[in-house]
Amino acid sequence: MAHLVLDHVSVHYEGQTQPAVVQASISVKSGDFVVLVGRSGCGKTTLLNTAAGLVTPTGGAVTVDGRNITSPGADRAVVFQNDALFPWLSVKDNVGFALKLRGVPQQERDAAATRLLERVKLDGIGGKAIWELSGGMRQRVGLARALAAEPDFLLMDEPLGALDALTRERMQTLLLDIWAANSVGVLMVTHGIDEALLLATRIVVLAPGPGRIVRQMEAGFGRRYVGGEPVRSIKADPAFNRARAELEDSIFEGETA
Ligand SMILES: Nc1ncnc2c1ncn2[C@@H]1O[C@H](COP(=O)(O)OP(=O)(O)OP(=O)(O)O)[C@@H](O)[C@H]1O
Repeated sequence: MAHLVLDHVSVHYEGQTQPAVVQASISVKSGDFVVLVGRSGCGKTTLLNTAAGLVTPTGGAVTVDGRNITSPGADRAVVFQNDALFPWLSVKDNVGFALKLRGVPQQERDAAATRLLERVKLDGIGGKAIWELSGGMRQRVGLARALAAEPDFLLMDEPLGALDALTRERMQTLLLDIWAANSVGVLMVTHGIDEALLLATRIVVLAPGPGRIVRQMEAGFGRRYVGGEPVRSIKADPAFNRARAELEDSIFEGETA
């Protein structure tokens, strides 16, 4: 079991009058699905980038299994809102890119890409060009590429933010399927309150000015989906509505504008 820890992390960007994040502590273990929510500018992306090793904290520390994190690593795959695929490579070469960097031969890379594309329900499209794909398909190729490195953690910044509502709902269950099948730890940023509730095992609520954690809330709706309950029935449960109201209160508490 791998363990990613943000321990009292503060980030103060150069030239800014106030810190972006103050003293944020978050724990993500294999099998956790931790979702960051909060109003614009509360430091969600900053925390995700710190966990990725892309931003260096000015206070506190990020560790994986006790080791200090100071740079990106294959143990923490990052998925951004815009898929960031390489348009000049085919789908399968995009998926196999991390393996190419490790010197894995073409035939093995292709076999791995086929397996990974099946996992994101895109069988048989390995030979296509990126421009032939819809937004939802691209995001799934991005996920397959992230999984190719067999990371312990998936770090995702608004991964479904650019998708239309219907595709987004389908992708939410796909994310749960992938999370359950790969026993990874997930840290994800979203602006979607229902999305956070449906996916998370824990929701971390941040508030701005300066960015800080105001609440950590356990949730179990995603586990119910993985256990076989349809999303429609989960969302129809009065407990889901109660949790949504509670979460909204936490997010908008103290808001003056
Ligand atoms: N590279 C940077 N340099 C300077 N300031 C930054 C940088 N990145 C973010 N900030 C500032 O840090 C604060 C937190 O930004 P961040 O993007 O982490 O928040 P967020 O919660 O992800 O916002 P949003 O929901 O709007 O995406 C903001 O005040 C932002 O202007």
